[in-house]
Amino acid sequence: MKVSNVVQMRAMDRAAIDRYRIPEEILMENAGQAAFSVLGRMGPLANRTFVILCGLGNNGGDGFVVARKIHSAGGVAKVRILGDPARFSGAAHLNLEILRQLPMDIRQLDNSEGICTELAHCSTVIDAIFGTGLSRGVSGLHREVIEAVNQCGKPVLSLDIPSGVQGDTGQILGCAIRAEHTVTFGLPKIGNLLYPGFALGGQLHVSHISFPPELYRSDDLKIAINTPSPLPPRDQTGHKGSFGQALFVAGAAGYLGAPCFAALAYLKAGGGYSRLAAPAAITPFIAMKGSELVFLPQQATDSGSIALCNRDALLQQANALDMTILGPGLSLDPQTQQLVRELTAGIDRPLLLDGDGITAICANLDLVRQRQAPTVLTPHPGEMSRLTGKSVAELEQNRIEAVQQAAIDLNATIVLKGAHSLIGCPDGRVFINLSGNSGMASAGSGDVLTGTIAAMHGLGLNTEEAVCKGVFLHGAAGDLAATAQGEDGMTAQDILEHLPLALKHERQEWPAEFLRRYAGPCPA
Ligand SMILES: NC(=O)C1=CN([C@@H]2O[C@H](COP(=O)(O)OP(=O)(O)OC[C@H]3O[C@@H](n4cnc5c(N)ncnc54)[C@H](O)[C@@H]3O)[C@@H](O)[C@H]2O)[C@@H](O)CC1
Ligand SMILES: [K+]
Repeated sequence: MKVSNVVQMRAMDRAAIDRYRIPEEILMENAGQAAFSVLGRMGPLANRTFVILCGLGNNGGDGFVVARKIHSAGGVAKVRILGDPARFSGAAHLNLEILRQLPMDIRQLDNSEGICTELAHCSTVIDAIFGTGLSRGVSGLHREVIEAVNQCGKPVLSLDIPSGVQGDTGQILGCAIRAEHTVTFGLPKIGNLLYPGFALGGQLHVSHISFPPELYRSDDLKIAINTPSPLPPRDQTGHKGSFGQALFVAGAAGYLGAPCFAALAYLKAGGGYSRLAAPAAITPFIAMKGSELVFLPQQATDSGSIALCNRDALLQQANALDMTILGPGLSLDPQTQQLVRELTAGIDRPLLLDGDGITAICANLDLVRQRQAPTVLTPHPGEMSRLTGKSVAELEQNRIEAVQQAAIDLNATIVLKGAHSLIGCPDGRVFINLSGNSGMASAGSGDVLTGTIAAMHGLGLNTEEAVCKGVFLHGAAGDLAATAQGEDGMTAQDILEHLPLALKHERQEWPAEFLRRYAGPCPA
């Protein structure tokens, strides 16, 4: 499903009105109706009291429609307006005028006194304070009301987006509503899907409010939920080479886990032949855990990392295989870092750079820009900061924009890891991944990701599809591990062990609860 930013949503609203001649009143009616149908699923309506909190924009107007429908269904609607109602215009004004013809309790809130009592005596709160028009930090009366709602303990239905969440980033501007359900209109907004906004919205529903699908087909809509292509069927007569051959250049003295997890994940995710080039001194130890791997013992630097003198042999190997993974646990030894740069320039096959490999190429990003074959980068926020020259805090303010610009700039597919990892493509598309959980935020998890992505490539997906599929299945393996044993104490080993089951579900069927979650918003 495509995902919209605020400007695009406004343009689609405008196009629906101007090009398709759907009056604004109908769009608002559809929005209110969609929200009302979700409200009906939250509990009974007749003889129940609902507090509808309305801001001064069209989000408030949607709230008026919901209030009218509650009244019509036999419920009691208490409409509380945050600001001077004389400032409403257009469809919102019209809907307020309609409400005024009804025996309904409509009041302007001058202060937050009394709202706590009203909230305590209602059955559900409708949050129609701010939608996509939120333009500054929430303060004053708005803040007091939002805090009162969050403390009242009543179920909240947010219209479009929890008030206080910024539609383009998911960031909280001052403070924000915590909802049990959110009904978003047109398309989901970025802020509905990125943390912390995602977590505040509860169950997300979407209504297209009768927008024609032609509106969503625009190439300008570059953001989507990550729903990757199906896996190619396994060749029943295949040999190990039929399922891909990857080279992992990884490991250093003291970094035994990273190379092992990365190279083993390749096999656990369905890849055929996993070769690991690691310093000779550590290969016997890795082999104790990963005897299925093929080892290419490397000469070492004084610090125990892979020496530059291995370059030519590595280049020869890499250019004979499907994909090279360069980085897990390589160390920051200057000689090894130089090796990474020279390999990045010399490998003419798909290349995945991770961890210390990313740090190495930050010294000369042109090496990535100039590559002819596809490049994949899998930075965590710290590495992304090094790649882009922006602080982690700056990146957090707008992760989508950061990954989009970096992918275009570096002509690479970039996975910005984190809760709901983002995948940026060189053509500007960005995918928001919904699988995964907080248990995966532990050492070694990223190494497993590299092997999983490479395996998807080995199974026959092109590089970009392999990244989307690998990110999804890595998260899904973590979710299976969490289902089995909880999120606390999950290790990379647990993710690794659940990869085969994740692939099995992917090829056959996912249990319904997983499917629901991975599909994103459900229809309102
Ligand atoms: N045709 C359309 O445009 C449609 C819009 N719809 C609804 O309209 C919403 C967008 O409407 P608007 O653009 O009017 O915007 P909003 O209703 O989100 O809010 C805008 C109002 O809030 C004020 N405001 C913004 N930040 C504030 C802050 N921090 N403190 C105090 N006041 C603040 C603005 O000055 C303005 O008065 C959507 O989220 C959706 O709910 C739906 O009715 C469907 C159709
Ligand atoms: K809202």
